[in-house]
Order: sequence, then C-alpha cells, then structure tokens
Amino acid sequence: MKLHLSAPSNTLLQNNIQITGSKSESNRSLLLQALYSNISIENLSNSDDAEVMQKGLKIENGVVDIHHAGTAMRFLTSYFASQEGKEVTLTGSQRMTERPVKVLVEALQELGAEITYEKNEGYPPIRIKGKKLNESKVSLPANISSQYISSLLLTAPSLKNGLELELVGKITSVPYIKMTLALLSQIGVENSFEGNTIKVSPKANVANINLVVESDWSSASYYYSIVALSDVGSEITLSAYKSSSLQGDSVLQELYTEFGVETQFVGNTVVLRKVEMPKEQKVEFDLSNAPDIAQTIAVTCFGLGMECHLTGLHTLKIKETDRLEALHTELSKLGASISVTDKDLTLNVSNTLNVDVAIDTYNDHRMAMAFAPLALKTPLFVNDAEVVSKSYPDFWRDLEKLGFISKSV
Ligand SMILES: O=C(O)C1=C[C@@H](OP(=O)(O)O)[C@@H](O)[C@H](O)C1
Ligand SMILES: C=C(OP(=O)(O)O)C(=O)O
Repeated sequence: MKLHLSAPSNTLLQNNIQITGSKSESNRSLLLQALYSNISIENLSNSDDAEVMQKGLKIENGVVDIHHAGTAMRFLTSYFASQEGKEVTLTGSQRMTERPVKVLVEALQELGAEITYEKNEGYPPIRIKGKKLNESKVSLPANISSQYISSLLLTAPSLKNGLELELVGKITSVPYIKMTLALLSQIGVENSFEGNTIKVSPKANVANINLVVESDWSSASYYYSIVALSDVGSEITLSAYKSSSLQGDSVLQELYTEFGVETQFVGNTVVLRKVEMPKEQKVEFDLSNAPDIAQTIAVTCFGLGMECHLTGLHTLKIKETDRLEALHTELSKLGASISVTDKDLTLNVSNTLNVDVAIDTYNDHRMAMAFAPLALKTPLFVNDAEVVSKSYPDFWRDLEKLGFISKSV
C-alpha cells in the first residue's frame, strides 16, 4: 500500500489518541505468563510482534515463524531451549535471517542448551531441542543487543538454580534490561543488577497477579514529532501512560523540550503541548538507551530546520533494516544535508525541502511512522505503509483522527 499524506487543513491540532500497549512489555509479560499460568495481562499490544509471540508460545513442535519480531526471536530462543520435550525451528522474515543471535545461542549452549544453525552460523533459522538447563552461570557480550540478556533473564526464574549473568563490555539499551528485571520483581522473582553482574533467583510458583501493560512510548514519539512540527498552542492527549514508566523511551518528555514540546501528566494521560521553541538551533543526544526514537528525532530536526548530532546508534544497523543507511537515503531525497557513520548521525541545516518525495520504508515500521509527521511541512508518499503493523497497526487511522489526509494511491 502506497499512501499520499498531507497536512490537516487546520495545523492547530487538538485531539485524544489511545495508543496500544508497549510491545516490549507485552512480549515479556507473555513469556512470563507461559511460564506461570496464573499471570493475567491487561492492555496487551495489538501489534504483529505481540501476535506472533502469542502464536509462537503455543507451538510444541515444528516451525515457529516470528516474521520481523526481534523480541519474539530472542525471547523464544531461551524459552524453547529450556522446555524439555519441545523441539522447534525458530525462523522469521528474510531480514530476521540477517539479524545475529550468536551471542545468545552461545550463552545458552554454555548453560547446556542444544541449538544448531539451519543455514548460516550465528543467524536464524535455528533448531532448538528443549532440555533441562543445569548450569546457572554464564558471561556474554552486552554491547550488541540487550535482547539477548532480557531473553536469558526472562527464562531464568524457571531454571532450577536461577541464573547469574556477567555482562562483558559496554552495556547497550540498558532501560530494556531494567524493564525485564522490574517485571520479574512485579511477579515476585528476586533479582539484582550490580556493576556487570545480574542475578535472578529461581521461582517455582508465583501468586496470582495482573500485569498492566503501559501504552507504548516509542509509538508516542510520532506524536511528539507531530506536536513539535505543528503550531504553537497545539495539544495532543495520549493514553494510557504511567508517570513512573518502565520504558526508556519515556525520555521523550525531556528530549522534546528542546523542540518546544511540553508534557503534562493528567491522570493516566499525557498531554503534549506546543510552546515557543528555545533559542538553541542545534541538539546533541546520546541515544544508546533509547535507540528506537532515533529516526523520529532525526526527522523532527529536519522538519524544524535544526542541526543535530545523534550518537550511541551502534545498534541501528542490525534492526529491521540498517536504519542509519535508510535515514541517510530518505532524508537526502527530501533535501537534507546528512552524514552517518556506523554509530552516529549528523544533520546540517539545509534550506531545501522537496515536495511529494516517495519515502521507502525497508520493511521497517519506524521508517514509515517517523517520516509521517513531516507531512505537516511538505506532502509526501509513504511506500509499503502497512509496515506500521509491526508495532502500531492503527497508526494511519489515528493520524486521520488528527486531520491528516492520507490517500491510498
Ligand atoms: O528488549 C526490547 O524489548 C527491545 C530492545 C531494544 O533492542 P536492542 O537491545 O537490540 O537495542 C529495542 O530496540 C527493541 O525495539 C526492543
Ligand atoms: C528494533 C525494534 O524491534 P525488534 O528488535 O524487536 O524487532 C523496534 O521496534 O524498533
């Protein structure tokens, strides 16, 4: 589906949007629920990634296809490795077969798991024969993806002796590890994270508990961008959020003050309000703790004609697409002056803003959603717009609620 997207006739925006549950919290909660059946979940994400996770967890034997869902691929690897009697092949989309899992597979093998590669060493598809994992200590590199660590931690309480992880190197995407540990704490699993060591105690049963998933902050980022690019006085209310969030992307509240967006909590909603911009016309952010909002921020800066220097982006090359290359290509098409390395991005001021550019999305939901707010500045096309369903299936419908005009062409 190719969409042509243009601005609302009134760019003084006023609306309420209900955003689906965090896919990160959902997929963690689902895995814990598979281990402890008396966990219930509220505000589960309606995303493709949560759907494939639910389907995957039901399979006992055979092929589990998790499409583009990185969390499902990584979380299910430890889960199936520790499930005696189950034997599965975990696979996914073409891109998933290019996203590395070696660090996780090797850590699990050291714990006693039986996992083999079906095609290329280090990458899915992988064949897993579930076994009792008897070892309880392992070290692994922590600078490639935090999902490997969360994967081990989620399965840890079901192991006979729990788990002790030693993280080697600079730890990336730390808030996601803390989210995993916080959810373990919520269900009563003891854990600690001191220096480079994480310990999780075993737990046979948990008390009945209802996990309430907060709505997705990464999805909220597109509204931060929309408000940043709209008229002073615009206001969008998002629900349902918690003032003490487990999601690292809630840092948007601070970062977007640089773009004239104020955030206020009213009950379980956040109100985003556009105020006068600060004088500073350049931002520098280290996003190693919030990699999923890099695309949103780069596009906001371009739309506002601001310079930016984003660092800590070393994980972006192995996500749904090489996001650094994708940003470079698509922002250049629009007229940006941009340079990228394998870990940072620099946007210089450019006076060009091309009209009706067709944005390619590279099977990456965040490419589609990050560029959409730019329609407030110039009409554009979005190719393969359906990719948004990976995390936010209602995205285009919600933009229409704000008055954006989207036409399938
Ligand atoms: O654990 C999680 O839920 C996630 C961790 C992050 O990945 P990395 O740790 O690979 O950066 C993030 O990009 C992804 O969208 C979700
Ligand atoms: C990187 C992402 O997802 P995953 O790694 O779970 O596929 C994302 O949603 O931006």
